[in-house]
Amino acid sequence: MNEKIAVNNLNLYYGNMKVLNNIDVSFEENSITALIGPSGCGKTSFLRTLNRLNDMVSNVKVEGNIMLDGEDIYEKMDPTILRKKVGMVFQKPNPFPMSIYDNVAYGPKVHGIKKKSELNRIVERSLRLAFLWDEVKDRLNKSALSLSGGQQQRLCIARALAVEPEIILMDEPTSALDPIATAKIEELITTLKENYTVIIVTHSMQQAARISDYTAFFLLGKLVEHRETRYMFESPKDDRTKDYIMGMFG
Ligand SMILES: Nc1ncnc2c1ncn2[C@@H]1O[C@H](COP(=O)(O)OP(=O)(O)OP(=O)(O)O)[C@@H](O)[C@H]1O
Repeated sequence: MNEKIAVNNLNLYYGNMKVLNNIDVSFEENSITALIGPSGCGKTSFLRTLNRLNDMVSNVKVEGNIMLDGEDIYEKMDPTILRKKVGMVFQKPNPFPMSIYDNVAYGPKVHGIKKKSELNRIVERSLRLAFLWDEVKDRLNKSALSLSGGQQQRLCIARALAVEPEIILMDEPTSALDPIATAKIEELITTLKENYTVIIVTHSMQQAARISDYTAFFLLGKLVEHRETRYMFESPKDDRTKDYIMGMFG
C-alpha cells in the first residue's frame, strides 16, 4: 500500500469539547475512502483537519500529527500550498457568482497562471474530467448560477480539479441532489481515483458500498473500524459497526 496520508493520534477540541479522540488512520494513494457514522460523530471535523480548514474556527485545538507524503501538514506546510494539494467539495454546490469559465479559471489565476491559452486548456480539461464539458462548452460565459444543482456540483468538482490537487475531500457531495444527478457524481468520483486520493463523507451506506474501496466508521469522536469496504459491509468486526450498518441499511 502506498500511503498518501497518515493520521497519528489525532485529537481535536472546540474550546473544552473534545470532538475527535486518538484517531489513527491512513489513506492509500488512488483509493476512495468513505467516512460514515451518525450525525455529530465528528466526520466533517475530521475531514476539515486534513486541509486545515478548521484553522478558521476560533478556539480550535489540534493535537497529534497528519503526514502528507511524509510531511507534517501542521508543522512546516504553508496552508495555502496544502489547500492546493488537498481540494474540497462541499455539501451544497457553492459556485462563485461569475461565469462557468471564470469559476474554473479562478484557482489557476490565483496561483499565477495568466496566459489565456493555458487557462483555456485547464478549463476544458477540468470540465471534461468532471463530465461537464459537453453540457456547457457552448455557454462558458453564462453565469454558473444558471446551471442545475447537479451541474453546479460537477462545476465545483471541476473548480477543485483545476489547481491539480492530489487529494480531494468531499463532504456529503450528493446530499442536495436528486438520484440522477447523484448517479452522475458517483460515476465521476469512481473515475477520479485513477489520479487522485478521494475521501468522502456520506450518510448513505449504499453510496459508501457502491463507490468506496475503504470505509471508516466514526462514533462519538472515535474511529471504531476502518477496513476494505467489501469486508466492512459483509462482516464488520465491531458490534457497534454492525448495529449502525444494519440500522442504516434496514
Ligand atoms: N465550529 C464548531 N464549533 C463548536 N462545535 C462544533 C463546531 N463544528 C462542529 N462542532 C461540534 O462538533 C461535533 C462534531 O461535529 P461534526 O460536524 O464534525 O460531526 P459530523 O459527524 O460531521 O455530523 P453530521 O453528520 O451531522 O454532519 C458536534 O457535537 C458539533 O456540534
